[in-house]
Amino acid sequence: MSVTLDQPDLAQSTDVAVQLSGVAKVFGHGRDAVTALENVDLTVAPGEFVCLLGASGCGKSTMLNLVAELDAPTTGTITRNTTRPAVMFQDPALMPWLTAGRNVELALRLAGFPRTGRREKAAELLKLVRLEGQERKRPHELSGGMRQRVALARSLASTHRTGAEDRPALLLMDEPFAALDAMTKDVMQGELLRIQAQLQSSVLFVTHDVREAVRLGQRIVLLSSRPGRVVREWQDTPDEDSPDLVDEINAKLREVISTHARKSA
Ligand SMILES: Nc1ncnc2c1ncn2[C@@H]1O[C@H](COP(=O)(O)OP(=O)(O)OP(=O)(O)O)[C@@H](O)[C@H]1O
Repeated sequence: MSVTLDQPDLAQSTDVAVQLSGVAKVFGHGRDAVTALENVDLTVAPGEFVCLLGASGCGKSTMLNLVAELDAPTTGTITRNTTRPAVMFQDPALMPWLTAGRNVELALRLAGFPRTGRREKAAELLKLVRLEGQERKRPHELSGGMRQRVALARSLASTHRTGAEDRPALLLMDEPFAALDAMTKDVMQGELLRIQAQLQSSVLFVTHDVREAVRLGQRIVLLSSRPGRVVREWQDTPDEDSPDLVDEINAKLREVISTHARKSA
C-alpha cells in the first residue's frame, strides 16, 4: 500500500489539490471480500468543484473517506495538497449542548485557530452562511436548513490554515443536502456556490441527484458499481440548468445500473 498525503513540495502542487492514482479499496477477505473501488484515477484542481455521481453502493462514500484519511486504500496512491479537509454529511451532527457559535468555535479550536479572535471568527463564518445573530441558538432551536448552515460554517472553520500556509481548502461533502426539503435544498445549493466562488475551495461532492450534480459541479464524475470505477466524466458543465445534460447523464447512469444488475443476476 502506498499512501502519500500532505506533500506541499509536489512538482504539480500548484495545479493539483487532490490526486488519486490507481486507487483500490477492498473490504474483508477471501470469499467475503467486497471490492468497493478499483483502479480509480481522479484529480481535483485547486478551486474546482467536482461531483461524484453513482448508484447506491458504488463506493462514493468510501472514496471520500479515503481522501479524508478516515480509511486507507488497499492499493494506489492518494496525494493531497490542501489544508486538512473538512467533511460534511447529510446529518449536521452538531453538538446539541453547544450553541451555533460554540459549535463553530470548537472546530476552529481543533483546527489550531488561536483562542484570541476565535469568537469573532466563528461569528464571521456564521455571517458567511447567513446566520448572523443566531450565534447563541442551540441546534434544537434552529430549522433543518439552518442546522446545515451551521454544519457548513463548521466545515469551513475546520479548513482553517495556520501561519503562512498557502494551500487551498478542501471540502468533502457526502450528500449534505439529501435530507432537506426541495426548497431548502435549492437555497443551500445556491449558498454553497456563492461561498465556494468567494473562498475558492476545492470541493468533492457526493450525490445521487443528477440535477444537483449538474447545478453544482464544474466536473461530474460517474462511478460504476462494485467495483466502483470511473466510467465517464463531464468537464466544464454549464452554470445554468441544462435539461439536455441532465437527460444525457441520467441515461448513462441508467445504463451503468442495468449493466451492474445484469452482472449480479
Ligand atoms: N466498512 C465496510 N465493510 C465492508 N463493506 C463495506 C464497508 N464500507 C463500505 N462497504 C461496501 O463497499 C461498497 C461501497 O460502499 P459506499 O458506502 O462507499 O457506497 P456509496 O456509493 O457511498 O453508497 P450510498 O450511495 O448508498 O451511500 C458497498 O458494497 C458497501 O457495502
